[in-house]
Amino acid sequence: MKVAVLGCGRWGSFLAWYANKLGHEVTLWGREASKHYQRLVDSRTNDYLILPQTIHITNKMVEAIQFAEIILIAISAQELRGFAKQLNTMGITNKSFVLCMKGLEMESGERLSQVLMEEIQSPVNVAIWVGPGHVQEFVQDIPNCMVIDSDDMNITKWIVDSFGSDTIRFYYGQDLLGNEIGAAAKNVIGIAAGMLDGLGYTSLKGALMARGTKEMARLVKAMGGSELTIYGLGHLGDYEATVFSRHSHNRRFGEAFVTKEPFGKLAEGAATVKALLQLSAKYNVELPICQAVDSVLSEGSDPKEQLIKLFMRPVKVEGI
Ligand SMILES: NC(=O)C1=CN([C@@H]2O[C@H](COP(=O)(O)OP(=O)(O)OC[C@H]3O[C@@H](n4cnc5c(N)ncnc54)[C@H](OP(=O)(O)O)[C@@H]3O)[C@@H](O)[C@H]2O)C=CC1
Ligand SMILES: O=C(CO)COP(=O)(O)O
Repeated sequence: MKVAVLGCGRWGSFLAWYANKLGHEVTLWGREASKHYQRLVDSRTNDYLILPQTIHITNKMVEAIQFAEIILIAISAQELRGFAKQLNTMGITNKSFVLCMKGLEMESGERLSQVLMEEIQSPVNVAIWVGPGHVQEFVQDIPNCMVIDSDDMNITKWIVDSFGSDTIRFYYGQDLLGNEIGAAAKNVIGIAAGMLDGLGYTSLKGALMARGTKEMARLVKAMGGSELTIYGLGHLGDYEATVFSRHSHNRRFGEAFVTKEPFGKLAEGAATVKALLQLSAKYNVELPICQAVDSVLSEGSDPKEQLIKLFMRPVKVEGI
């Protein structure tokens, strides 16, 4: 299979490495001015892996797109709309795009598949690739389970057949909405987890898992998805890799935020929390953990006070 990967940061470089390992022909695209791109061109390495010479690296997006049958996208979620507009001029009719990103658009609250479909003017296939997995572990052959979802089971199955291996066991997603919301929202829960770590309250992460999933399940149900999706790989299944992992950028961002240390990596949850609060208002679903995270990040609220506020909420039956 001919595969293009657009975006050459941590995840994009891994996707290219992995697709190449499976025997696909791979072109990896990065922006010419990108430090990630330049480093890969100069040395074929980054902080995580070594790219074999058989992977073609280019800064010409049209070349990558015209070459490929399947196009994996791994850029920052908030950049997708502008990025998608550029694709229209590149001969994308009937190509298959797989969004390998975890976020919601901050301004609109929209899912990334919605954003892409709004901007693209040709018929294309769109799927998502979500679930737990860190580059640092995959490159050591430590396996994990992930999900492919789309509105078309034939496409879902084709992508799974193309990328499944003994390193990544894929499941067929059946709830695109639930998996997109869940995958994006786990990053917000990851930030909350990092805040707990930073405050010395790591033992509260069990409660965060139980109440975080409940909060997101309510939202997904109100939006028309299946609340059970939240308990699948895309959300709960990604907690170990986010809420507990030393590799998680979202968790580390949350921890650094409360300990007032610098952290320069992409933490998608910081923007996604705004989108979730829009959805909370639109669908009239309370999201108290998201509210608390946003209040700390955007309003300068004291994280301990926000936690106390969560504890002072009216007592409820656990299932609700
Ligand atoms: N298990 C999983 O499914 C994982 C998923 N992810 C997801 O992958 C996505 C990317 O994360 P990650 O790789 O860690 O982030 P990085 O910051 O490492 O990489 C992001 C890449 O996106 C590129 N980019 C940003 N904006 C644009 C734009 N407007 N046009 C073109 N390229 C752009 C950056 O370019 P430049 O090099 O110029 O800065 C960079 O190469 C996130 O949504 C994240 O949640 C991440 C890890 C694991
Ligand atoms: O999605 C991921 C693991 O599945 C990566 O999480 P972070 O972006 O928090 O590092």
